[in-house]
Amino acid sequence: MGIRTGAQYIEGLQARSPEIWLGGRRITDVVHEPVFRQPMLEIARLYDLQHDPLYQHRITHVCEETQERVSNAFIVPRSAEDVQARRSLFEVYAEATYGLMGRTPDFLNVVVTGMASNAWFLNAYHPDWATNIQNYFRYIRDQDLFLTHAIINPQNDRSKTSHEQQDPYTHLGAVEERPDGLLVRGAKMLATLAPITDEVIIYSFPGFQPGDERYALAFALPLDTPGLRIICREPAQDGTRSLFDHPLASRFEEMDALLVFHDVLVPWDRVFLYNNVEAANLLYPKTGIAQQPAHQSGVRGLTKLSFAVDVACRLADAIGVDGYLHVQNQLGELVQSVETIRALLRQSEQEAEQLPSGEWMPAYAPLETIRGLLPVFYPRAIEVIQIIGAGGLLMSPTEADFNQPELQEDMERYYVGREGVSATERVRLFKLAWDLCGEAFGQRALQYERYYTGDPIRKRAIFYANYKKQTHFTRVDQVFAEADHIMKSSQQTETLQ
Ligand SMILES: Cc1cc2nc3c(=O)[nH]c(=O)nc-3n(C[C@H](O)[C@H](O)[C@H](O)COP(=O)(O)OP(=O)(O)OC[C@H]3O[C@@H](n4cnc5c(N)ncnc54)[C@H](O)[C@@H]3O)c2cc1C
Repeated sequence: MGIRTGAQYIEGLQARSPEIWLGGRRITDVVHEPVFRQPMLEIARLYDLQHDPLYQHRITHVCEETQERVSNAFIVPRSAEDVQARRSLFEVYAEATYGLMGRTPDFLNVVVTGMASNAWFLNAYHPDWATNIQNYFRYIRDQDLFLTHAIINPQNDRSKTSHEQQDPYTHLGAVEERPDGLLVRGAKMLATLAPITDEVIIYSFPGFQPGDERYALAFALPLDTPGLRIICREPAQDGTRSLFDHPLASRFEEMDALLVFHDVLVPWDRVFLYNNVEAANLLYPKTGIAQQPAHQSGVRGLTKLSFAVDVACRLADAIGVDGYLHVQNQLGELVQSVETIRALLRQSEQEAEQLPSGEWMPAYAPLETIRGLLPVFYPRAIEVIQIIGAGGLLMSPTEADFNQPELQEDMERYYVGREGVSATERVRLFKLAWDLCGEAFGQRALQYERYYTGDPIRKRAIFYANYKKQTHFTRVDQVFAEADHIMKSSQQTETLQ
C-alpha cells in the first residue's frame, strides 16, 4: 500500500475497537470521542502531508524493495544524504505540531527500522526473532502504521526488580508458552497516544536482573488484541474548549495511558525477544534504538524550544517590557539555549558515525548532550514566560467575554498591549502563553521534556560512565609530567651552578 492519507489513517482507527477507558467510560467510538478528535485530526494532517506536492519529496521516498512510496522514517541511513532525508521528515512533522507532539508516527517507525536493520543482534540469540522484526518492519512500512510503545513498568516499588514485586504479574511478564504464541500478563506504561494508534510495540530499558527472565520481552500487537486494556490518564482538555481560549491545548494534547495485559496471546511471529535477560539488557545499546530516535527527538525538541522562545519574546514585546535589561538578559539566555541545541544537532549530523553494518548513526555525544540539556533549557523557557507574563497571565478573559457587547468597551480599553497591540492580539498571545506555562497541557509538555527518554539523571550518569571509558584524562598526567620535567631541569641547573 505505501503512504496513507489522513482519511485512510482514520478509517483504520474506525475499523478496530480496542478496549479504551477514559474517565470511567468505555470508549467505543474513538474517532468521534471529543477528547481524541482534534489530536487525531492533527495526526491525520501529518499523513496528508505525505501526499502534498510541497512536502512529499521531503518526507517520503520510493522504496527500492516494493517500488511504492513510503515514509522517510523507514530509511536505513547509508549516507549523510540519508540522514538528511530523515531529518527533513522530523522537521516537517515537528514544525506542523510546533514540537508539541513527541510521539508522531516517525518516532516509533524509526525505532522499528533501527531494530530491523540491526536484526543481526537478535539473530545471534534466536534466528526467529530476527526474521520476526524484519517482517514486522516491512509490515508497518508497507501499511504505513502508527505505533505507540510502552517500555516502562508501572511505578510500584522502584527499589525492587520485576520478580521481587509483591505480585509477580504487576509488571508485564510471560505466563505460558502455547503452540500458537506466548501468553502475557501484567502492565506497562506510559503508552502515549495509545487510543489513536494502530499497534503497540513493547520492549524495555536495560536493568533486568537474573530472575527477571519472564519480564525480558519484546513484541508488537494491534491495539484491539483481546485482553489488552488501555486506561487513559485524566485528560487535560475535554475536546470542547475554544481555539481562541486554548490555541494549543485544544489541538495537541497527547493522551498517555497504562496498558494492562489480561492474559494476552502474542503470536510467535510477533515475538522479538523473550526469556533472555542478557539480550533484553543489550537491545538498547546494540541496535541503535536509542540513538536513531534521539535524532528525531533532537529535531522536535529544537522546534518546541524555539517555539517557547518565540512566545516569550512576543510576550515581552507585546507589553513593552523587552527594553528592560533583566528581561533582555533572560530572552538572550533563551535564544542562546536554542542556538546551543541547533549547533549540537548539526554536529551530531556532521559527525555521524558509520557502523560496521554500513548504517549511519548521528553522533552519540552531541545527541546525548541534547538529551541532557533539553530537560534544563525547556523548563527554563517556561519559567521565563511565567516571569515575563507575570500577573497578566492570570487576567485573560474568555472568548465569550469578547463576544459580549456589554463588555466590548472594557475589553478594548483594559486589555490592550503597548501601542499597536490590540486587546484581541494581546489576550490571544497571553492565552497561548498560558497554555504553555500554566495549563495542565503545558505542565505535561514540560514533564514530557524531562522524562520522555528516561530519567535524565541516570541518563547523564550513563553518559559520564561512557565518557570515562573513552577518555583517560591524560592531560592531568601530562601536566604532572611537565612539572616533574621542569623541576628536574631546574635542579640540574642549580647543581651546575
Ligand atoms: C509525558 C510523558 C510521556 C511519556 N511517554 C512514554 C511513552 O510513550 N512510552 C513509554 O514507554 N514511556 C513514556 N514515558 C515514560 C518515561 O519513559 C518515564 O517517565 C521515564 O523513563 C522515567 O521513568 P519513571 O517515570 O517510571 O520514573 P522513575 O524511574 O520511577 O523515577 C522516579 C524518581 O526516582 C528516581 N529513581 C528511580 N529509580 C532510580 C534508580 N534506580 N537510581 C536512581 N534514581 C532513581 C528518579 O531519578 C526519579 O527522580 C513518558 C513519560 C512522560 C512524563
